[in-house]
Amino acid sequence: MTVKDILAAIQSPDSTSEDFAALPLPESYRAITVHKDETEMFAGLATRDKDPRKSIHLDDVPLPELGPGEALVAVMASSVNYNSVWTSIFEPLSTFGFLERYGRTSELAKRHDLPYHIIGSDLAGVVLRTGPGVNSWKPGDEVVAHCLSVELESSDGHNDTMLDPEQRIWGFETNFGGLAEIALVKSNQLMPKPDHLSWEEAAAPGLVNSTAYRQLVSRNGAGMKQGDNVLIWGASGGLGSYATQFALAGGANPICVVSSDQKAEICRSMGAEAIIDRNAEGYKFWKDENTQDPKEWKRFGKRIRELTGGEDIDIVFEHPGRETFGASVYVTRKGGTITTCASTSGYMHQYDNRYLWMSLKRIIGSHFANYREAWEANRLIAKGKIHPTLSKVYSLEDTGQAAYDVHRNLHQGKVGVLCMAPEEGLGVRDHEKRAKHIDAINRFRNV
Ligand SMILES: C/C=C/C(=O)SCCNC(=O)CCNC(=O)[C@H](O)C(C)(C)COP(=O)(O)OP(=O)(O)OC[C@H]1O[C@@H](n2cnc3c(N)ncnc32)[C@H](O)[C@@H]1OP(=O)(O)O
Ligand SMILES: NC(=O)C1=CN([C@@H]2O[C@H](COP(=O)(O)OP(=O)(O)OC[C@H]3O[C@@H](n4cnc5c(N)ncnc54)[C@H](OP(=O)(O)O)[C@@H]3O)[C@@H](O)[C@H]2O)C=CC1
Repeated sequence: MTVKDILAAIQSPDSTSEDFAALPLPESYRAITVHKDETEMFAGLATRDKDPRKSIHLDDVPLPELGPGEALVAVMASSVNYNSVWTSIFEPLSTFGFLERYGRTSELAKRHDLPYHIIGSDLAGVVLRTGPGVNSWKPGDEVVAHCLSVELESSDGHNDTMLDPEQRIWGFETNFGGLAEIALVKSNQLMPKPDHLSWEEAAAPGLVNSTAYRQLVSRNGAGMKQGDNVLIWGASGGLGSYATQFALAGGANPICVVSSDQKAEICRSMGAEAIIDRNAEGYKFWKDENTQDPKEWKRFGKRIRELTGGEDIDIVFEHPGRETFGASVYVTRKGGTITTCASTSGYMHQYDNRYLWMSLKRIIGSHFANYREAWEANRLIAKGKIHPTLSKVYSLEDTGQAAYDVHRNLHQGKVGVLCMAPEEGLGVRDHEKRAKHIDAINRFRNV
């Protein structure tokens, strides 16, 4: 049995769940990996010069054993997330440390501690097998998977699954990720595939859409409300393209920061009106490596006031980190919120705390999304209220180039990867719903 036979079953309209259950599984499959013996390959290089094309491999790997509560999924498509960029440049840490730590927790978790790491935290595909104790999903189900892996043995995570002490991001802190022909997930990661989308479109939103949902909309994040002025860094990027949609759909007023005309145009076409081109306007928040320039924060704040009719920011959607954080704290209004989920430009932030405490602002840390938030975020995609922001699609062989594009900020929105899917555009089940939203679905394509 080979991956080709699985693909044939997926492509046949007559395949039943019993057919999928009866398909023998292959002994090995193709997967995107990084190698443990290469973690030092970029030692001494600047972050920018670490090239994912050199560290990312396409290997044949053995099929992992299926455990209780788990599912093996035939992956039709996946997408590149920035966490795979971090993995491929071994920053801020090598992810093999995460796999070793996970491997020490149980006999079953030992499977994850391997000399190769199969990466990727998104997928759209078809369930092949489920482990003992899985009743809600069966072979043949068309699914997407969110990337929250939790054990839930501690009460700490019982109210908000992100607070589980054994919380991990699948395909980053666990093995057997989505950039592969077959992936291993916990069955609680599975959600119905939005039926009006192709495989690659369905695989694009997962991680970033769920993260933006918690960070901006959920009460666990900023709890955005109608009329809020929301400053969105990287508004046409992975996270930002969903944050912008949430702001618009929720009656808020996004102030979109981008770095080119083309990106400004995409934001405009989503419906945003207030747009700042940080490149054209030349903000320099840092005078040198250690000193920020409050005059530049003020210039940025004045620009925001021009765009809002004199109002300041209720919520900052932060992720660039060190480079922007001082400005983000400054431009937030009294009582406003800075919500952060990342530090792409550096994690040692500096800001003037007087502007935080004297103006009663709050900084909220946010990370991915709990089970329920991920489900709610996927539901919005399925209902056609929020749309994928897929720009370009690569083959599995070219994943290194795809990760390079994201690392170098050469992309827009999300970059997709075809895994088992032989071409783009397959997997659409509800053509009527698709036709209704086709312009929005294609907004980021080939820009
Ligand atoms: C969904 C997508 C998301 C993204 O894309 S996010 C972006 C990518 N992700 C990242 O860049 C994050 C990568 N991860 C990390 O950099 C590290 O992962 C962390 C900095 C988050 C954590 O560092 P670590 O060293 O892994 O863990 P420790 O919690 O510092 O534990 C080390 C030891 O320190 C002890 N410890 C923890 N807190 C305390 C405390 N408050 N007082 C005293 N000790 C403490 C622990 O127990 C443990 O100890 P023991 O080594 O013996 O097990
Ligand atoms: N904690 C979590 O759960 C999650 C964290 N992340 C993290 O968030 C970060 C962003 O992810 P994602 O949105 O997918 O990445 P993308 O690269 O797709 O988008 C980020 C955008 O941010 C802007 N940007 C980058 N650097 C700077 C800078 N120095 N100053 C201002 N703007 C900047 C760029 O837009 P432009 O050039 O147009 O301004 C870029 O397009 C990554 O570090 C990622 O690891 C992502 C998802 C989940």
